[in-house]
Amino acid sequence: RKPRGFPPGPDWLPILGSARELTQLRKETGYLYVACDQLAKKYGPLVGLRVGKDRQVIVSGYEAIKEMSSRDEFDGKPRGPLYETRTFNMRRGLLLTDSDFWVEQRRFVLRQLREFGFGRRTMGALVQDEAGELARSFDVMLQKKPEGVIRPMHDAFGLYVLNTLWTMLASVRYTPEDTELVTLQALLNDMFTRLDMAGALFSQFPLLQYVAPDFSGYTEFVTIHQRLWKFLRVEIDRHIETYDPNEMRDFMDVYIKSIKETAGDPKSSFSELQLLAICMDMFMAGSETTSKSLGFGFLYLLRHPEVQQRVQAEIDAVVGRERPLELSDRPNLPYTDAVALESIRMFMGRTFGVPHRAVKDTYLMGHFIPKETMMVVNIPSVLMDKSVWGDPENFRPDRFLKNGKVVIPDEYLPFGYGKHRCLGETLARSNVFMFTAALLQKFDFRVPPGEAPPSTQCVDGVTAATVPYNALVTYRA
Ligand code: HEM
Repeated sequence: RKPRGFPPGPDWLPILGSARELTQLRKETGYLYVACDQLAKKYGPLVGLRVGKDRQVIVSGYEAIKEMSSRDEFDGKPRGPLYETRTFNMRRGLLLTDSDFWVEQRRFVLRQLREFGFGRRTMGALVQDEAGELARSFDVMLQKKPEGVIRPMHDAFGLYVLNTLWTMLASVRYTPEDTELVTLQALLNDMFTRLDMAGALFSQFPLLQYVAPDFSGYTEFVTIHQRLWKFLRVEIDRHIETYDPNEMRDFMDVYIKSIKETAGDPKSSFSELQLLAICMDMFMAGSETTSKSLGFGFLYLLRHPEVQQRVQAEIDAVVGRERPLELSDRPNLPYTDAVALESIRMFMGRTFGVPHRAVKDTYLMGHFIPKETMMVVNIPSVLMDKSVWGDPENFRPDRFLKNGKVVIPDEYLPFGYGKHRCLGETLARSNVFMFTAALLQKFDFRVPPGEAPPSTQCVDGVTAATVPYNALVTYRA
């Protein structure tokens, strides 16, 4: 039964809840975010749903998202198989944890990434190195074929983006020859297209884990995660074996130090499993999102050669073509920075935030929200809001420029809002900027002859992806 005062929404049927109407709308519109947008137009900024066992509220629009994200009553993260199977059937990591456990762990990770991880070699140097490595890999291809190379662009960035994070976490750099890593990234990307942020069949209808594990996606979900745990565990074990208390090499060492210091304290939130879960969260939240933003960005750069030329003209005037770009050039390259912001908007304009959970009975915008309700954060409703952006569907970096300076509107919320706000924002923005700038400084990207411009229709999933597309890469004219 719908609780009294619960936000309006589609009818709740026995067992299925509102799943049928939502699935139908999703089929008709092609995307969960468009289906949710239509529900929001019909019912308002809060739409109440029941999907299987989950009671959900879709939160849309700037005001509703800002209020929900800034109130402690909504600081919880969802419970259930989808969110816990990935971390050994426990609530571990940062993305999907809450309460004092999350507060302590988040604080620790943030401090270490700032003071230790970012500090030892500055973040700027890390990001520059990896953007340079990617540019070099293009160079190697072009030296063999100077007239131009056609290469898939949607997945060009994953490895190099992950390296910026992994160097800080574990002093590790991967190369395209690390086949297990490349396979894992591909498997995860693939799995992400078959799930969505608001849940999976096997978490909404938990019985399916037992009666239809393959059909409900449960088997695949568990198998891929077990493979990822094994992969990450090797690095953690290597750190434990070579640990030297007098030499902190990276985040993993500092974390292991904390495990040792708090050993014996039954209340300690530090453990090897939690370190593994943090690495997994970083692996997923840290590289996927940034590389997909770049994937969207380059898709639009192919569709808009004039934007590409403007970025190149700006870089030529400020940095030139020879000196390697540095992160410290960013304030002098406002148009390029605006292209990075717009790339992230195009990605998160099709992707939901990480869901929250009401930790007690409460009210939001006049509606009753019972404890344990999952709050689905409809970020596209803000980033694609016509009343905010005018022409949100268009790739128009100028929207972030005023009198030649970057101005970011309050409604720019791709990293969420409040205490759970993304802790990788600085790194993510730096990466999207540096990778875009470093490639455009040296190369032109065009639609390959005979191919249509890449489609702006995306692939739905936990996070949105572009459809696979190629670019003709040449040295700059
Ligand atoms: C363009 C890239 C990125 C986007 C759009 C993005 C977006 C988000 C969003 C929307 C949230 C949820 C906030 C909420 O629950 O209200 C989040 C959380 C998080 N992100 Fe990111 N993110 C990006 C890159 C990164 C990177 C590079 C890292 C790694 C350093 C990272 C680590 C995290 C973590 C650990 C959380 C959980 C924070 C918490 O609940 O305390 N993200 N991100």
